[in-house]
Amino acid sequence: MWVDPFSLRLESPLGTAAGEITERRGFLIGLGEGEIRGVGEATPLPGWTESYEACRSALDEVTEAVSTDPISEVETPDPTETPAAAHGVDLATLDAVARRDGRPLAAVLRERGFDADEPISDSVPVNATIGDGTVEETVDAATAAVEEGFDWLKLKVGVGEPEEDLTRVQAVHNAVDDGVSLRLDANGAWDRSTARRLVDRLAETGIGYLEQPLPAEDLAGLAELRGRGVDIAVDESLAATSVEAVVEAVAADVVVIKPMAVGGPSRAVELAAVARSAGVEPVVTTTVDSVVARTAAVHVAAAIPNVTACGLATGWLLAADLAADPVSISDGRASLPAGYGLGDGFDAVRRGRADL
Ligand SMILES: O=C(O)CCC(=O)c1ccccc1C(=O)O
Ligand SMILES: [Mg+2]
Repeated sequence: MWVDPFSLRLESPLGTAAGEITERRGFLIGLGEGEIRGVGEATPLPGWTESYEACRSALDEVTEAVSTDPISEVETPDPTETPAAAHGVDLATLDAVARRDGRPLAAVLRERGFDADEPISDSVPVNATIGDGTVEETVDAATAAVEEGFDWLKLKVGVGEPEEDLTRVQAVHNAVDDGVSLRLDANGAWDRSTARRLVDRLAETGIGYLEQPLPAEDLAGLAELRGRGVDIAVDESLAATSVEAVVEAVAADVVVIKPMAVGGPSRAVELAAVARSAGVEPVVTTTVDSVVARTAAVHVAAAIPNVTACGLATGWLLAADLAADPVSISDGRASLPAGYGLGDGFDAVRRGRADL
């Protein structure tokens, strides 16, 4: 197994209530020999995953342990301690095995929790991701996204004053037509009383869902916000607690599953199945990753039958990437790439530094 560090700058910072994301640093991971090779990506994002250093140490340990049979012998790092490292190894293994068996990654993942007989769709619906900004910037970004064919928009909120957010949301609502749904993501910024007040105002406007209005640990507060006319989604709460705890606390209508944050594509699909069987709708998103992990997240979404719009249209946020993007985004949908494993188009990154 080889591990190669990379660093990619964002085209412009993504403003969130948890801070600005300006750069993504991570590791490409490769394993296999000859024709059977797989590639994975570990791109930690503190707040959702372990630190960069903890990720590197976890991957170093795996590299030291790997001996002769790289595909079956690789042990995945602990998905709760070092989810990004676990994601990288899980993905590289899945890609190699799926390619060996001549199957797309989505088909392999489907078996981790859903009915394998239902056909896998060749594309999944996606939302546009719009960072914090002024009212005018937000409306411009929203109308541009709608022109590109998106009918789900996710706006970051909770950075500025709540009243300003309401103005931004109302302005976007007025600027787009009725077929466009808005999602809002506060990244845990509000306290209970602010969130309660905003939910009541947002219920009048009508929005698709409000993501992480309260701090990650406040499952009781989230449960109280439900049923007031706005669906509640949790994201950070999954890393802070668990899907089971969220279900138990009836804290969410929707769970936002980030494969990078939950320890890999396999676990992401398993958790999606747990959520759906409890009546909580799973949504899959990236953590603003390179093309390798973004494509994996598209396969994860496609493994979930009739998945709702996912946060997978994040490639445009990066100023550069590790390979050409095999996923096309049009009419608000992300296409599944052709080929086996992650798909065609990754041959150069799969070869990497072939040091096995
Ligand atoms: O969901 C999306 O539209 C894209 C992903 C996204 O918003 C995100 C990206 C990186 C880190 C955190 C988040 C988030 O959902 O809070
Ligand atoms: Mg979020």
